[in-house]
Amino acid sequence: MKLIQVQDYQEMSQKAAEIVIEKIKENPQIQLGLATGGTPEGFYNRLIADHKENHTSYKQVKSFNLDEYIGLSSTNPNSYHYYMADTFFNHIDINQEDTNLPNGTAENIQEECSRYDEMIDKMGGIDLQILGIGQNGHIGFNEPGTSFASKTQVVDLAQSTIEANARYFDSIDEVPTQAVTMGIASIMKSKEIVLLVSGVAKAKALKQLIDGELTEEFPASILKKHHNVTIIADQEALSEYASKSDSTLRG
Ligand SMILES: O=P(O)(O)OC[C@H]1O[C@](O)(CO)[C@@H](O)[C@@H]1O
Repeated sequence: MKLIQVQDYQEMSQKAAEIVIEKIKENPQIQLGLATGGTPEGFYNRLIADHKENHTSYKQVKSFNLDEYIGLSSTNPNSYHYYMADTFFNHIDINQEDTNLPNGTAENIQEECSRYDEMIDKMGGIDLQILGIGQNGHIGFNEPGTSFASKTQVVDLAQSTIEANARYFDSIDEVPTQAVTMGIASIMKSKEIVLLVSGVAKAKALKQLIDGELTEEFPASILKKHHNVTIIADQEALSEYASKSDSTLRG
C-alpha cells in the first residue's frame, strides 16, 4: 500500500480528484468504482469543478457503486442512488444508464446480489475503486467478521455504523438496519484502489490498517493483500500514526 499524507480534507479531496482526472485522460472509457458517505463529498465537488472549468468528460465512463440501503428507493433522499445523483451524476455529463448501484428495493434481493457481481465481471471489472473506511474498519458496508471471500451480499449494519450514519436521517430509528454491499472479494477484484481517510474519528482505524494484522475482524486489513492501493490521508486521520513521510507500507 502506498500512503500519501496530505494536510487536510481539502487537500485529500483535491489529490484524489487529480488522480481520477489523470486516469480519465489516460482512459476515457474507465470503469470507476464509487463510494458514498461524508468522506468523498469534497472529492466529487472537485471533479464537478474540473468538469465545469476543464471540460473533463464522463460520456464514456461507467460507474459502479459499492452499496445501497435495503428498503430505500432511488427517490428517497437518504438512499445512495439519490446521494450519487445529487452529489455527482447530475452535475457531470455521464450517461444515466452507465451508472450502476445495487437495487436495495429488488423483489429478490439475493438475485440482485448475483446480478450485480455478474454485471461488473461481464463488463470487464472496475479499473479504479474509490473507497472510504468506517471507524470499525468496514469497507463498503462489510462489517467486522465479514468473510474475505464474500461477494455482493445482504448485510446487517453494525450498531456503530447505524449511529455514525444517523446524522443523515431525521432520527436514528429511520436508519435502515440492512444494506446490499459489494463483498470483500468483489472489491478486491478492482485493478486499483484509492482509499480516502480524513478526520480524527478515523485515526484509530487508519493506524490499525497500517500497523495491524490481517483479520476478518477488521475488513479493511485485506487491502494489504491488494497489489495497487493508494491511501490518501490527512493529518487528523494520521494523528495516531507516527511516520511523517510518504511511504510504501508493508503488505
Ligand atoms: O465517509 P463516511 O461517512 O465516514 O463513511 C465511511 C464509509 O461508510 C460508508 O458510508 C458505508 O459503507 C461508506 O460508503 C463509507 O466509505
